[in-house]
Amino acid sequence: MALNGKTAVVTGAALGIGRAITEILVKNGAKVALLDVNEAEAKTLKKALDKQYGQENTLFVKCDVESEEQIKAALQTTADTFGGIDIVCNNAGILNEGEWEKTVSINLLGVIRVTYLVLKHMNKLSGGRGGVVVNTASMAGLGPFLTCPAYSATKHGVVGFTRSMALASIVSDYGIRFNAVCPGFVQTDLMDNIPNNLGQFSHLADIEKEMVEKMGTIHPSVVAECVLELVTDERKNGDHLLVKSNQKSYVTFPEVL
Ligand SMILES: NC(=O)c1ccc[n+]([C@@H]2O[C@H](COP(=O)([O-])OP(=O)(O)OC[C@H]3O[C@@H](n4cnc5c(N)ncnc54)[C@H](O)[C@@H]3O)[C@@H](O)[C@H]2O)c1
Ligand SMILES: CCCCC[C@H](O)/C=C/C=C\C=C\C=C\[C@@H](O)[C@@H](O)CCCC(=O)O
Repeated sequence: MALNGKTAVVTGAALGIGRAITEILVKNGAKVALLDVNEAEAKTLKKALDKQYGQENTLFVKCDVESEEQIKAALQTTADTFGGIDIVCNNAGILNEGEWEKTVSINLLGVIRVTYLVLKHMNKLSGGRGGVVVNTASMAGLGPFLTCPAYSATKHGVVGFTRSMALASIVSDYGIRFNAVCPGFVQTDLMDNIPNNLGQFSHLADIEKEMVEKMGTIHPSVVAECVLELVTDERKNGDHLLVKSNQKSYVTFPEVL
């Protein structure tokens, strides 16, 4: 999929991985709607992108993925502004074991909310152009993550949801591909804030540090390059790209049926 003339929606676009995804998509010719709750940072990013690529190529819509109404409005504004939606990057997420229900609501339910609401815009059966959805899961969605059980559960859910939507889309002939990127430790605010967000598992903070030291960290731009691969390679559907310490590999899952 060439990105020129394509429209992308990125949730959690203002900072970290979402910012890197937004930048690489705009750089490669897409028009991008930045959805985030952090208005100040999102506007700062848009200003920088406007200067480099022109203001007509991006749109900021304040949107909390916990709110169905805000998602509906943001998707409609995007479609009205750019003429449709071809790419969705469900990236918004938090890690807070002390507020685990909010973590579930954003990381898992937010991905489901946006996906289900964007179908009417993208689904070929309802006049859409088809396209691709790339969800930001995590390495913690592929195996146990003892310091953050609830967070890990949300990412396992995103993996299962992505794999299921990929198959549902094929059978339903939606014309939409569904993939996920599964990063290890990435240098973002989410990582920086981890010591304050382990809740009842704060006694495991040292184990967390050992995992990071052992596994190493990656720059958000490395994750964005993986997302670009999942967006542009039209052979990818139901694929999960694991990226850690600058190594990347496609995950194979056990056959269960
Ligand atoms: N940093 C890592 O090590 C790492 C690794 C694997 C996966 N991830 C995942 O990557 C995604 C991005 O995380 P990050 O590390 O870039 O974090 P980050 O905190 O740097 O950025 C998260 C962005 O999401 C936005 N956001 C938070 N809640 C929101 C909501 N309810 N609605 C809309 N926007 C919201 C924030 O304002 C922020 O701009 C998350 O889903 C996270 O779980 C992160
Ligand atoms: C310290 C900040 C937390 C960041 C959360 C973010 O999502 C990153 C998670 C990074 C690592 C998770 C590691 C989990 C490791 C084990 O579950 C392992 O079994 C995963 C196996 C995946 C694989 O190598 O195939």
